[in-house]
Amino acid sequence: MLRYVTTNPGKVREAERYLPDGSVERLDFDYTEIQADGLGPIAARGAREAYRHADAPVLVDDAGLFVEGLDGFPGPYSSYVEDTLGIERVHEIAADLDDRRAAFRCVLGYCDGEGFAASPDPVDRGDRDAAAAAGPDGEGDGGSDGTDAEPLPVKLFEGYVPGRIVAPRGDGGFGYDPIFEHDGETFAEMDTDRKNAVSHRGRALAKFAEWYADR
Ligand SMILES: O=c1[nH]c(=O)c2ncn([C@@H]3O[C@H](COP(=O)(O)OP(=O)(O)OP(=O)(O)O)[C@@H](O)[C@H]3O)c2[nH]1
Repeated sequence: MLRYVTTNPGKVREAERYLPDGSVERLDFDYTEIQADGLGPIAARGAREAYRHADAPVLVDDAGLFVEGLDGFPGPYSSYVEDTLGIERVHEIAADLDDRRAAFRCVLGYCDGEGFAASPDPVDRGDRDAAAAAGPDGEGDGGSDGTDAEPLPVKLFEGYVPGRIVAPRGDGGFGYDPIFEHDGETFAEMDTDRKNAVSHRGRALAKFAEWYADR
């Protein structure tokens, strides 16, 4: 059984559509989110911590909203900004920008305590290099956390979706969904199937599900 590690049930509702019935359950574990410029190192470190906690295969999901006109802010700090400013304020700030383009990114980190055929020689690169280890398509072994006596390999999968920040519309989804518009609709206006088909998480999950089935 795969553990999808998150405190956010909305993420698991999306993930269940990609994985075989009964193959995944939510692990409500609040892993340490390190401060980092990118999502890869956060997901990699989280996956190692969650694997040690669960002693079972885990998938950690780190996601964020990157606003072009704010140089990618809030990015890895999206959760904190949602809790402090709130999404209405994020929209107000973006409304003053010339460039309201934005993207959602999601990085999934998988760890089962073993190595992977695609990355036979995971070396201790330290977390700063884990994003680079993810490679251009977001896949990689995630580097190490720099503190482990024996670094645990982590496999990373990234998904990305472009859009723009708009005034809140719709009541579906979660988080920033009401202010993120893609192809004329906000994510909160889409049903789960439609959001999954285009979303950052859906794209990362599709890559993961294909690799997981063949590994
Ligand atoms: O509108 C959204 N649609 C999405 O599809 C989505 N995915 C993530 N987020 C938001 O990005 C932040 C980082 O989240 P995050 O990866 O740190 O997760 P989280 O704090 O919600 O739970 P956990 O998985 O860490 O336990 C949080 O503010 C989430 O609400 C989304 N917002």
